[in-house]
Amino acid sequence: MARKRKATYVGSGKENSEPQVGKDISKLALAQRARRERERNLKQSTARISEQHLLRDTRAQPLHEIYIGAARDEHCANIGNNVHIREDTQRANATPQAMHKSSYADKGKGLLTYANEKDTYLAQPLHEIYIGAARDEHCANIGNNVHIREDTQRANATPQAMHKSSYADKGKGLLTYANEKDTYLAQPLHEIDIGAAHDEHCVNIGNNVHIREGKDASYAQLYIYDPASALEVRNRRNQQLRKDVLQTIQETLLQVNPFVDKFRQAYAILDQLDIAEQTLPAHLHYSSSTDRRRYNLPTTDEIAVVVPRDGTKASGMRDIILHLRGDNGLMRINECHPTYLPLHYVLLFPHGELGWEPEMKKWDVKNNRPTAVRLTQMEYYSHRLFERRTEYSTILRGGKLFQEFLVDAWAATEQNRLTYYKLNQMLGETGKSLYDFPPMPQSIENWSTVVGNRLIIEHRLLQIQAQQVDTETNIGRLNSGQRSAYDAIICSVLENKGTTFFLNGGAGTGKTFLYNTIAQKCRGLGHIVVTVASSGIASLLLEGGRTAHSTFSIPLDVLENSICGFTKQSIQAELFRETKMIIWDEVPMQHKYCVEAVDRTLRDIRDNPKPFGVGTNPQEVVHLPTTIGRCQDLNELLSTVYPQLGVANVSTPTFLTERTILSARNDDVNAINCIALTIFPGNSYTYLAADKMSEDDGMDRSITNRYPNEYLNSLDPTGLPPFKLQLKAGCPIILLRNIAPKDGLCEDDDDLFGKDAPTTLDYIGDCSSSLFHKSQILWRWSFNVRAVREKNDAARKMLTLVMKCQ
Ligand SMILES: Nc1ncnc2c1ncn2[C@@H]1O[C@H](COP(=O)(O)OP(=O)(O)OP(=O)(O)O)[C@@H](O)[C@H]1O
Repeated sequence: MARKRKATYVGSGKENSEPQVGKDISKLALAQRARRERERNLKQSTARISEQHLLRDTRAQPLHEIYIGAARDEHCANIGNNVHIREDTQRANATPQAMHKSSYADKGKGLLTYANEKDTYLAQPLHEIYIGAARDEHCANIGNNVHIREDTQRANATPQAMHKSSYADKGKGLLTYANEKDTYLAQPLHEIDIGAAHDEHCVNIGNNVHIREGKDASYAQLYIYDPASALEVRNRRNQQLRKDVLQTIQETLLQVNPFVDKFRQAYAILDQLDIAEQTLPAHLHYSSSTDRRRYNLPTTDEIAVVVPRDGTKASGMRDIILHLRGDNGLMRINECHPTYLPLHYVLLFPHGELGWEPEMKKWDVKNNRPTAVRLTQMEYYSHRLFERRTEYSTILRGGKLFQEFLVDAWAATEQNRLTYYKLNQMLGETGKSLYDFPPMPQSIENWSTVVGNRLIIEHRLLQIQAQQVDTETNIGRLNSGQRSAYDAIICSVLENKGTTFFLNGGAGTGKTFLYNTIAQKCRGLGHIVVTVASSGIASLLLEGGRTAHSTFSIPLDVLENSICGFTKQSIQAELFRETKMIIWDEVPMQHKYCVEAVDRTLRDIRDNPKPFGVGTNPQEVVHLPTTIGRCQDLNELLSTVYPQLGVANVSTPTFLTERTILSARNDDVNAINCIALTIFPGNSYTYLAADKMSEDDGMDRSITNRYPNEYLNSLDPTGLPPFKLQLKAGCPIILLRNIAPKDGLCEDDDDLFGKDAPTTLDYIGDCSSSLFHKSQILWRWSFNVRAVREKNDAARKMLTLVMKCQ
């Protein structure tokens, strides 16, 4: 709360009884005194109109507070002295009604005639609004000046008075001003910044509180001027308007509009700070929890709160922030801000009645208390537009301004509705919806029926982007390997072949570049291309890329028979039915169950039993030979694939390399090789590996002795052949690794490949067409090659054999 010791009362009836404290507030006191003088004069000249039905209207206003911040604490302390609570008995008589009456009675033309013109003051916002920013360190420790009062006096001020004044006194209706461009009334009351980076609810009032040197005052600046000067400026800028009408409007607004007072007061306070070059945030604070029926807006001399912080942080409340200086451009105020309506349509809400905000609740008339049901924006505007005999509606008498109000109300409501759906959509991408947040209002409409499938719409946007990119240039940059892959894939896509490609290549060889080029090309042709990757980082490199788990809703605990987490009727299913191509980067990193789950789901939703549910060109279908049949056992399989394998002159290298038996598991390969070797002609030779622990110099033998050879022989490491290898002369082998490349492929051909030597093998043909599985051929060697070479002749021989075979 304000410190009593320094409180300065400048409100009516008390200003003379309390001492003025502190010379740095003298400007403010003088300004306030001058204003009260004007109010008193106006009161005497204005008819007193007290209409009880308007009392209800004005009392329904919520509390408005102003927070004015300062860059340093000492400034904040001074601001605190200027906070006042008083009974405002003077403002009550100054009403928009008086202004209207004056116009009617004295000018002979109705107010509404002004509405027929373009670019009128009435059709323009009272101020403009833009975005500012502030820092937390500003405004520290200012905040002990919160005041709330019951304002029972304002009720007498009515918009009718303003209307009547305009009609009666001015001979011309107020609305004729609408004819003019660039009128005073076309200027907003002030400029407001919206703190975009911080909080959409924060609205900063811009840097026009201070008048720049060499420039005419505008916006709020006119209200911090001396009224006579302000009137001159307005008249000069809007010479087509009648000065007496301008004066009536100005005087009335000065009396009844709470925002005028706030900006003038803010100006006075900021002026005292004498730190004009700094950005000083202050914000007009609105608390949605305040009971509107109990508290009114603070009146002329009140500044409810001097901000204890800069107000740029979201606090679930809606703020307006003042800046002393700033380079912010003009922007629109958020329509959800409760001050939007009174600041934009000043004459429709001359008392600064707050507009709609999301926390508004319906009123329980019977029990005279708010209900838990939210008041929608549409309901609020419907209520406002409804004609009531007991109320004087400034809105319905607004002429063209009324029309603008209607359009604005519709646009704001529609925009909010779209924002609501957008929020729901964003939640949908994370697998949630507004239904997961019960306090949020729930959607009653089916968004998909309104705008269509949002996933497909996203892809349409990607198509538009792709059409704007020079795809042909990228295609021209493809190297030969990329180009051949590109041609094959694009050909398959365009001809609806439904081929599954597996693109392999080393790191940085341009796979992602190729994917993006292909995606661009297809999207440019109007096709939907779904790009996914196994990892989030890889997905970022793909245009329009997402993770496979997110796109296909693959279960986290994927099992052998898992399916993806969307139904046949879902928007994902609709997207995949429309999809022309799926690019899945880093697919080997994914568990095979993931790929199988996607395959299974796509077959289901596309009603196509082909892999991934892709329709296949009939010519591309591989027809199995009709003679193919099931073998009863392995012997039958071998005799079918390798007839007469045991006949020496039949099992030639050509015969063996022309056929093969494929198997997925090494165990099966070993079993097939064992049986085939027994059938194969010739003597069988067994080679044992010389497994031994490393015995480097200096190594403790007690450690190596812990691993006997029997244990090493029982090991079956991946990528190494078994301990025991059986071969026959003439059987095919494949060379996998040369562990002595400087010795070449074979060091001792005669020794190794001589037909009669028990430790030699014939080298047969092509590695790629081997009867034997590669793991059978790459023999294991000693764990200590040096030791084997030097100390064990037999092992050395076998090791050499392996080396020669590689
Ligand atoms: N044909 C090309 N013309 C121009 N730049 C290319 C071409 N191919 C690849 N690049 C560039 O080379 C770099 C590596 O390519 P890219 O990222 O596509 O390789 P990658 O095979 O996907 O790599 P990784 O296996 O690490 O994912 C990128 O900067 C890419 O733009």
